[in-house]
Amino acid sequence: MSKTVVLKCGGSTVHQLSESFFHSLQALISSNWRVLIVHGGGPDITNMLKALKIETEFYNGQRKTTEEVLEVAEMVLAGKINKHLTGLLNEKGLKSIGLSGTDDQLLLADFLDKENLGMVGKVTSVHTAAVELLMDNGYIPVVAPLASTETHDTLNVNADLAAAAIANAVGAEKFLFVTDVPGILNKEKEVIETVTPSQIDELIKNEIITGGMIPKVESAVSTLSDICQEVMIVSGQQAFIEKDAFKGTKIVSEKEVLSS
Ligand SMILES: Nc1ncnc2c1ncn2[C@@H]1O[C@H](COP(=O)(O)OP(=O)(O)O)[C@@H](O)[C@H]1O
Ligand SMILES: CC(=O)N[C@@H](CCC(=O)OP(=O)(O)O)C(=O)O
Repeated sequence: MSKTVVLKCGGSTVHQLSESFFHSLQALISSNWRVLIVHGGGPDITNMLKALKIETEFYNGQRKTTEEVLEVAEMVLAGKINKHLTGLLNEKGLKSIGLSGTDDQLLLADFLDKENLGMVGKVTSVHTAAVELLMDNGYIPVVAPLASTETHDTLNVNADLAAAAIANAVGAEKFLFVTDVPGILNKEKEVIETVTPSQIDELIKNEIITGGMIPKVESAVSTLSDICQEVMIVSGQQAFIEKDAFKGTKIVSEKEVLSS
């Protein structure tokens, strides 16, 4: 049976994906991996809100989402970014179908913190039937991070957290965060090759991992399991596979390091 890789493509990099990034994706498909992409789009949402003169702010790393903000977020995520990505993939000969997390209730969620965040979701379950069907038929599902509540409200979901929920639900053997840096950087700004959850805690404590990297590493750690033994942070601006090896920072469990 083929293995599954989930890629989370950050809003910081969706407009700068390089040719070599797509070659790496092609290499995965040629090696019989099933591929699923979840994308972000934070910077594009912020720009559109600014253009429309709608105020936007973050609370604990998540966007405060009023009805008005949600309308723009949905338009940008499920419209602009989702179609940009499927367009690029189709242009490279990679068959893809775009979906919102609300389609077929792929992502079901509850309000995360209605009082402080408004229409922001915490994923409670993932219905994988549609994406399984697509992957089994050779398509790359490309998912926008929106979710439905049981009562059919739409909620905005942080894309790192949406990707982690999907990676867990499809039993992905590999999970890659594609972003605008080549991996987690240390104090000297060099890429750290391998890191464990306890080392990540230290890096956060010492403020070496900050900002948008925090939800990524936290989602990465939450996904590590016996099935998904390796989560990586890689760059969208370069190849993430070179000579059959993945390039970036590997996040592995303490157990994995002890046994290697
Ligand atoms: N230790 C670190 N190593 C690399 N990047 C870091 C680190 N700490 C914080 N960052 C920041 O995290 C950013 C990536 O997160 P973010 O901008 O949210 O990306 P995305 O849109 O891909 O989710 C990097 O551009 C960098 O500024
Ligand atoms: C609730 C929340 O914060 N949602 C995010 C969804 C997009 C996202 O996460 O995009 P990146 O991956 O580019 O950051 C937002 O509105 O920006």
